[in-house]
Amino acid sequence: MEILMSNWTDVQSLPKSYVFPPDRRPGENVFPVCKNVPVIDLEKAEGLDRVETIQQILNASQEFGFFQVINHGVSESLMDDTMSVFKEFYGMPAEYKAGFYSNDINKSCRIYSSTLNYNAEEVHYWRDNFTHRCHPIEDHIQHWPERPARYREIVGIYSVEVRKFLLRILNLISEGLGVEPGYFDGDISKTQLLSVNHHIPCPDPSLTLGMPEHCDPNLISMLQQCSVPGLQVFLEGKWMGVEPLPNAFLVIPGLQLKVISNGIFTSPIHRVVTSSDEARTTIGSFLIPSHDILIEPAKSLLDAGHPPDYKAFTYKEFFSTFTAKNCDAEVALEFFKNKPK
Ligand SMILES: O=C(O)CCC(=O)C(=O)O
Ligand SMILES: [Fe+2]
Repeated sequence: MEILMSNWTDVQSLPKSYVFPPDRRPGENVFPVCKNVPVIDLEKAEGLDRVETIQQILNASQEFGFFQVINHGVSESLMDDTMSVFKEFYGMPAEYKAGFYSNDINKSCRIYSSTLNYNAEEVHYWRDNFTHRCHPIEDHIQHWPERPARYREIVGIYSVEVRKFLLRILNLISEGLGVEPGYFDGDISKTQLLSVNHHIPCPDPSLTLGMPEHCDPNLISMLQQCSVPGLQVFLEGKWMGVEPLPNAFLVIPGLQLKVISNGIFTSPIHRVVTSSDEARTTIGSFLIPSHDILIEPAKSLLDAGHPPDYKAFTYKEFFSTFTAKNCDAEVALEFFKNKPK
């Protein structure tokens, strides 16, 4: 069978290799929608409401682990153009996409299906993923697709704008935490990865998943969702749907922020369920520390009453533990946790 589902046509029933065992299926459940996802109005951070906005971000990150952002500075037309370019890319002929197919994480621009472990996994996840590095653009753009014709131009502008947005959020976080200004600039947020999920309509969403449950291993992630829901977070012991808010960005703090904030931030567990009605495409952007950078709880957050919850580690050490642990970021982080005395 053709591996990339974006090349499939006329899918009538769920192939067996996508059917999860009963204990891992989402089932026929109608999942509650998370109604009170915090919405941050970023424009307010530039005016008299700055302190309050920062507090909202911190509260959201502590209580929920994530938040939506409106008035984030990236224009609706750029968001729409970028979404169209990715939908067009997924609709390109199979032979063209085959040129990007790879399960090698060292390949800077690649498309694959399910997870990087496609060949060994027992059950596949219902998704294709296209991913590439974005920063600095001149180091990576030559690896990006040349078709659709507008790809490099539009995705180039989008990547720069998204980076600015995420650095703005990180600056507000550093102000809120009381760590030194500029803490998140430079090598700690240098690597920028774009990750575009695509799920075709699924004949039976009760039997399969679009993405495994996971925490993001990054410093920080953001998601531009399309209008088709699918993202769920695990809150207070149950899965809840996160409905797309038009023109908003969803921000998900990654596990590295949990470490740096010494556990003030939580990194939410989330997964993706599929939809039978329409295809779903989401654009994720991640900021990730450079490999040799040291990650540790920020010194200014520590004192006798607040000892470090984690040992210092390089991102490279974290990442190799992460891949060795089957890309389970939470399990990987356990290795760097200080045990209570
Ligand atoms: O596509 C989505 O809704 C979620 C994506 C995600 O969680 C991820 O890429 O880490
Ligand atoms: Fe994620």
